[in-house]
Amino acid sequence: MTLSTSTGRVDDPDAQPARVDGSTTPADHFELYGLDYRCSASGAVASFNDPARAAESLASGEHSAIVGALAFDTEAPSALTAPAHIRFDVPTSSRAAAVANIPVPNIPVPNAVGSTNAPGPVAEARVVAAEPLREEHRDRVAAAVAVLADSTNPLAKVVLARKLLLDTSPRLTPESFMAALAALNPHSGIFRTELTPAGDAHHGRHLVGASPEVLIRRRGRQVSAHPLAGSTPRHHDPIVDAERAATLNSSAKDLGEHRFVVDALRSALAPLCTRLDVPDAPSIVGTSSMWHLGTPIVGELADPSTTALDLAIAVHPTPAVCGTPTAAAREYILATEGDRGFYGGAVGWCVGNLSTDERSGALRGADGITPGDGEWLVAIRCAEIDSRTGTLATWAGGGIVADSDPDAEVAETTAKLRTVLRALGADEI
Ligand SMILES: C=C(O[C@H]1C=CC=C(C(=O)O)[C@@H]1O)C(=O)O
Repeated sequence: MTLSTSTGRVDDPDAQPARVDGSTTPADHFELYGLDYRCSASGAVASFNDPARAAESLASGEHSAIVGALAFDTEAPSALTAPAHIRFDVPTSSRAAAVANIPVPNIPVPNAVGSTNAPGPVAEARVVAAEPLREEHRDRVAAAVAVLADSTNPLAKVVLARKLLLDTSPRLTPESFMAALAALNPHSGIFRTELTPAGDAHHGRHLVGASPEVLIRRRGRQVSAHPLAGSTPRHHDPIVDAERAATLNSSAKDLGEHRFVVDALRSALAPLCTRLDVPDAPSIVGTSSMWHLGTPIVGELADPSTTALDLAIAVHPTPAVCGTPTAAAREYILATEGDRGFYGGAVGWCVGNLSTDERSGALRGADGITPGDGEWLVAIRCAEIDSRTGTLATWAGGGIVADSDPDAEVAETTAKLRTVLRALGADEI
């Protein structure tokens, strides 16, 4: 069941070209739990730190699948591999049940705020540093608001983030951290991927997270995206919780902040699609910690040779993680925060040419996959973990516009950080 021969750099001396089956494989270095399937990949017949080069290797048939992560900064190295083995499975029953129960604002959410069936902490975790401290983040937001309110400055939106560093004991593994995130976040895409392909500085590091945001998904000719922007923290009291969602849904500030992301996706996808359906207004999307404004976008691909990876490269980074205009926002972020690593990047998979046999068995319980299909999540609500030391870095950010309130923005990042901190049983300092 060989899918391609490889001419790329061989990281795993025992690696064979990609297989889509259930046979015994080396340990998985990539896993993504979508809402209706699970993708796992192991072994690496080649690795790429340049996404364009990885996309070319799919287009040429050199490799039959690419998995991994794109960095936030498109100039920074990515961490992509052509795996030796890739598998697709149907979801576990608990995730399938959760999907059938997507919360609405006036229904108390099972397994969410105030969850009773959360697993215990996977390791003892302790926040050891905050970069910047909360007060400094507030000052950064206030400074950005002044820039955004200046009509002579082209910057209209910028996403500012803050980072926490944690120690764990006993040493946390990416697998156990991922399992804890999966148990607590039934409505998010859960992922882990090794970052070593990005270069020596990333050796032994993994990106693990529970993202509610689909950057891009391709199934056959159908392209979809589910951008999120505009947020408010959930509340354990269902009445207050519902009020917060309703307030968010009518907040001019948040609707404006959201529109930047939808407009950017429309501009990037319209030239690649024969049809693009973009609802006029967003709807409310719930995670275990947050309410967001989200817009489900669906289109039909003009050229079937455009892969999910091509699409991810075309749309990343959106104003959900960067800003508007993109180049000015990126520059502002790099000058303010420095390197963000893979936070704000994208994590996903993409397949190239699969034989008919391989395709029909690949996505059991779903519609089957076709050449070029894949899914990329926005890398938020995530942490980079050093598997050799068990130390972690996690980030949370928020979109800043001219009428943002700095205190509310700090509170928003505090709430967003809970996705990772709850899975670790840790508190912010
Ligand atoms: C940048 C993050 O969230 C994005 C996704 C949803 C809502 C967002 C917001 O309201 O600002 C952000 O655009 C993050 O979680 O770190």
